[in-house]
Amino acid sequence: MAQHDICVGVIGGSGLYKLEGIDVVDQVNPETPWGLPSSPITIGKLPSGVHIAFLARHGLSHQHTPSSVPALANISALKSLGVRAILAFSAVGSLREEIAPKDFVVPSQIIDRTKGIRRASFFGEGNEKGVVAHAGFGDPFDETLRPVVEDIVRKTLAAKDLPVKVHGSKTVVCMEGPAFSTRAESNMYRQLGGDIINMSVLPEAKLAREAELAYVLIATATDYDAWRASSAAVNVTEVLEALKSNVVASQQVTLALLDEVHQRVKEDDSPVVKANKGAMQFAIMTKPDAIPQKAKENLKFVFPEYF
Ligand SMILES: CSC[C@H]1O[C@H](OP(=O)(O)O)[C@H](O)[C@@H]1O
Ligand SMILES: Nc1ncnc2[nH]cnc12
Repeated sequence: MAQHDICVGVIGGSGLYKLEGIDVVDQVNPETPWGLPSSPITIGKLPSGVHIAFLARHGLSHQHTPSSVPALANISALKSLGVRAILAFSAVGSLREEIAPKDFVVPSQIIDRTKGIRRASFFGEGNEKGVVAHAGFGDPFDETLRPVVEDIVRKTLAAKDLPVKVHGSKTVVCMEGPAFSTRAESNMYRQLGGDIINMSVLPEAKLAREAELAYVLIATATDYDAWRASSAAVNVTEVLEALKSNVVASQQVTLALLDEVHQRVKEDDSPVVKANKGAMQFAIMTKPDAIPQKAKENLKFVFPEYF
């Protein structure tokens, strides 16, 4: 299989450790300059013959906390397989009455509450210390693919008569876990403009942007977090029960997305690929001759065009 045959990578979140209804054709575990990915990467074949790559964000036994997910390894490993677009799945709390547990949300904005705690760049730390780059992140999700994904999710659920709503253009708060929010924090996030909350969209989305990959989050609301005075605050049992009762909807949505997104990114001159390729070309500030050899070698893994 030529590498460019695998165009779409899926990152499974809580409760999504493998993809159903897909033939497993291979399993790979690429060593990256930032270590191994969270789980071996499964190469799957869809009924249409399209190949995709899947990895479990928290590991196959859910052993990585949201803060210790090896996100640099995950994103760079997916890119090394030829992936051009990442569909990332996540269980989220709802900060709004109208977003009910089991609803799907395809957010358009992020509020970062993990800043300074998790490594969020391929540049400036580790062996890459002293190499400076500033990626554009005003629109943190891929603006070409995001509406397409929202539309596919909406149509799939309607066609299968699944009684679940879809919400687009929402803001996800990414909080530092592992404990859930206090009621006061939950209310503060509502006042800040947050609509949903998770612990995982960052640094994934920032690293995907640096790696010039299209990235879209498909969130399943599992609870009302802690802001509703009359309800108990969220706990893990509630999250898992909501995910379990949404399994059929999630599987249908995933299968529908994979084929269609593959078609949108398989050609070099597709709008999604063109919008991402070259995005970092002018973002790297450090003079090439000031970059140490080791940093160049590492960065070459994810940016073969620039180093
Ligand atoms: C299991 S509740 C908290 C946990 O669930 C979400 O994980 P993911 O985004 O990988 O589905 C949330 O971000 C937290 O990590
Ligand atoms: N309420 C919540 N807060 C943070 N992450 C979550 N994942 C699912 N529900 C969540």
